[in-house]
Amino acid sequence: MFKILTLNNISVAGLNRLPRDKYEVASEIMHPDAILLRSFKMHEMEIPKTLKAVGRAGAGINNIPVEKLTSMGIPVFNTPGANANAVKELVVAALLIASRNLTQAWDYARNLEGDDASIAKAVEAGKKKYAGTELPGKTLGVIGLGAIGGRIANAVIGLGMKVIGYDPTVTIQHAWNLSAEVQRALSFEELLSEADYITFHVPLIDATKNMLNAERIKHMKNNAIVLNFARGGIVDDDAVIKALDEEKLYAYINDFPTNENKNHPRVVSLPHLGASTFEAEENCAVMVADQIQDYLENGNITNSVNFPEMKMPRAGASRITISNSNVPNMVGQITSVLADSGINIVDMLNKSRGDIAYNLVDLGTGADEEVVNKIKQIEGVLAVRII
Ligand SMILES: NC(=O)c1ccc[n+]([C@@H]2O[C@H](COP(=O)([O-])OP(=O)(O)OC[C@H]3O[C@@H](n4cnc5c(N)ncnc54)[C@H](O)[C@@H]3O)[C@@H](O)[C@H]2O)c1
Ligand SMILES: O=C(O)[C@H](O)COP(=O)(O)O
Repeated sequence: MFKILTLNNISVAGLNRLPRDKYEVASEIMHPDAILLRSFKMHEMEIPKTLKAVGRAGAGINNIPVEKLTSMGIPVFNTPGANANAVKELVVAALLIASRNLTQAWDYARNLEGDDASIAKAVEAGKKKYAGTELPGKTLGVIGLGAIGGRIANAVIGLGMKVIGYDPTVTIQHAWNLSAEVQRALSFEELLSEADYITFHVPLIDATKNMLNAERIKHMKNNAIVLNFARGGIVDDDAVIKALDEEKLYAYINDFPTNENKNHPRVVSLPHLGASTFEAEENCAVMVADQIQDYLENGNITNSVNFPEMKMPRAGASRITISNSNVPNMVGQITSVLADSGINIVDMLNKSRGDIAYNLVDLGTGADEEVVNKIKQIEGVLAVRII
């Protein structure tokens, strides 16, 4: 029986992928084999000794101690693209909210007093304050052209906008999916100087912390609009609020409220709603549950953020999986232990990613704990399983 600890609410559609005769799934469980989570902050958590895998139902992994888990031989999975449409739709909404002054206008309307005739009069007198601008012909700068940024770029071209994108590490697959109309910025500053709106779709990592700061705001057009649906911390909120107060920037729409930003008259802060649609929650949960199941039962790895992609059809009587440091002579030492134990290798796959290497080894016979313990004793071996 595999034990799965959930640290956030995970869509039932995903949890139902894990058959209950083989999986015990609960939000409080001792000795879990795997953890499923969304934005729960795992950094302060003690990692259970039994843990074999972590599955993030979503994209961002800044809440997970990936480096520590890697050093323990534990793969971390996420669900690339599974919530991208949900974020895209919210960003399109945010472009319109900002351009048409919708929150301010709504606030004006809901505070009107008097009978309906005087409200109608006040409506016509007041509406000029909320006149906005239209999207066609304006330029959206998209920072990060991955699953979300790429979809946004393509969608707003359909709305008549021009798009300039900045992503020095874009994958070939994501580049293929981009409309040919997306202009490539050679630097972040070039994008800032051309865009009427900018939107961030990068992970929160050292290189993206305070990526938009006071110095860079100077490169922006007057009255530009900033959208941040990636992570708090990517935009320096102090600098943006100062620029709003000085009427350098026009509006700031984000998914990460703070005491400083949430009540500002030119800011709309939403409660981290980007991925909160029924469809996205279900997509993420199904994807992550399938990946965790295939890893626990077969050792296969799909969509890991720290381990190599690995899939091998089952052959032989049993399979062992081994995570080890990516240093010379590991495969030689592992196969020697198997040979010394009289165990025949039927099939084997070894791949590495950065400092980690991972092996799937199908054996002609069953392997016992003694063999596993001998492999564990090899210097550099991080985790071994028989499945
Ligand atoms: N608001 C929400 O609810 C919500 C939902 C999903 C994702 N997110 C956030 O959005 C981020 C992006 O998600 P995604 O699914 O598009 O991920 P993704 O991995 O598909 O795309 C990220 C892109 O950012 C690029 N990038 C990385 N560093 C960069 C830099 N310094 N400058 C420019 N580009 C850079 C990468 O090359 C990649 O193409 C996630 O990491 C997460 O933090 C937020
Ligand atoms: O990175 C993500 O996928 C989003 O920020 C969604 O987070 P959530 O699953 O906590 O809504």
